[in-house]
Amino acid sequence: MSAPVATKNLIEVRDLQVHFGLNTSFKSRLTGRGGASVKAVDGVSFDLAEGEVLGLVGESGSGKTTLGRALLGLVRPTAGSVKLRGEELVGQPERALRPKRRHLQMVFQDPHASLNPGMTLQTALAHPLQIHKLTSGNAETEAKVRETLELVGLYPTERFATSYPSDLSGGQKQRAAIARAIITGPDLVVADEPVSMLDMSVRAKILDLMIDLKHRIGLTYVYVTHDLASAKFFCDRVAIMYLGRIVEIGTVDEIFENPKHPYTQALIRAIPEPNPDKALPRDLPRGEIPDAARPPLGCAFHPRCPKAFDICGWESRDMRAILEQRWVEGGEDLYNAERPLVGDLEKLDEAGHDAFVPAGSGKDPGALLAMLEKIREEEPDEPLWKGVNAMNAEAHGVRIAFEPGIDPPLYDTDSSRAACLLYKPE
Ligand SMILES: Nc1ncnc2c1ncn2[C@@H]1O[C@H](COP(=O)(O)OP(=O)(O)OP(=O)(O)O)[C@@H](O)[C@H]1O
Repeated sequence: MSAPVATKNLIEVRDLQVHFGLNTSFKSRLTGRGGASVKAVDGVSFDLAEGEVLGLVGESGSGKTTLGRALLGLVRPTAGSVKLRGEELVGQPERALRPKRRHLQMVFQDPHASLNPGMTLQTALAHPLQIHKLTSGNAETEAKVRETLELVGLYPTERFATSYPSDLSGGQKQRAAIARAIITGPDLVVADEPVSMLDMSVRAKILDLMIDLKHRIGLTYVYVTHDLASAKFFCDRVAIMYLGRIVEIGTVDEIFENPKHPYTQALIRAIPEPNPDKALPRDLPRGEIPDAARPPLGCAFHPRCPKAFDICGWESRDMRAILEQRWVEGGEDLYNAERPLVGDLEKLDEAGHDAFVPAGSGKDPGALLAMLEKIREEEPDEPLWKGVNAMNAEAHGVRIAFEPGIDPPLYDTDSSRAACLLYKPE
């Protein structure tokens, strides 16, 4: 789908941050390790034109839902700006946000949980009209409910108006949830995985309905999903998220035809997986997403990146990951030969551009250095070695000095914008 001709921005987001404080123990506060937070959204900026559909795509925990909720004022941002038609929403008291809520609606993943089982659709849909005082009198409310049921394809409307959620199929429930979201005449709808709990057979129908509604009643969508294939079908533009940041943003054509960020490339390679929830990058050097409370230095993706190079942010923790991976893959003999030369691996967990690899008890740091040099020779393609400036034996271990890393902003490429140092201008 090609991008619509942009008219004007409905939403402007600048450097938005949502940090959640972690419950830290008294002891951890005493030892100076308290006050940790998860940077669920960590400096996100984008514009959304009227009538546009923007996909937020990324693995679990990348911050998609928190960003979507922050746009609607359902989560209080820590810092930054969200403007709706030029009007600042961040920092407004609830009293000022309330009248704006009818313009900002959300559709959730689980239609069953989002509908009250004890209410008929007539009652459930009338509720927001009454709260926002959008109709005068029962007859007008009832007519508006019927009109909306018709819009979402729930007809005969007389029958559906008196139905309870338990009378409906999954697809019909999601239609009812969409009806409730659109009945107040919103401008922006954040749809959070709206089809992922539905049968395959009805997913496309619900997305078709949402596209149809966009044209008929002028909606703008933010579509939150794990599933790049559905984003390709539904969106005009896509923002790929990783650990609270947008790492690439572009039109659907740019993202799918010419992905720039190594993370986007890995996500796209994973698309043929029939179960979209499992369609996550499998072919990366290291699989796991890092802890969002302790993001990697430099580019947050560098520990998993097959294309990482010297300035990507190598640090002490990466050395531990590489040693452990080598021993897991290399088998027992390799482990038995190499592991005793190294002391407590937890000492490598502190973030920092210098790594100090302690020698094993009674072991010679020179032997440890020789082992690390041997690993470097055997694994020349391991990107970490590109970032090693020096390795020297000291009294109790080996000190490794890494090239200082750079935390990349979104750079212009010849198509999309990508937060990757491969595109850093000279
Ligand atoms: N209320 C909260 N308190 C503390 N941490 C939170 C809270 N909500 C989200 N997080 C954390 O923020 C990060 C982003 O979560 P979020 O749900 O926004 O990601 P997501 O990409 O939508 O993931 P999923 O696809 O699994 O829903 C995660 O590390 C999550 O654990």
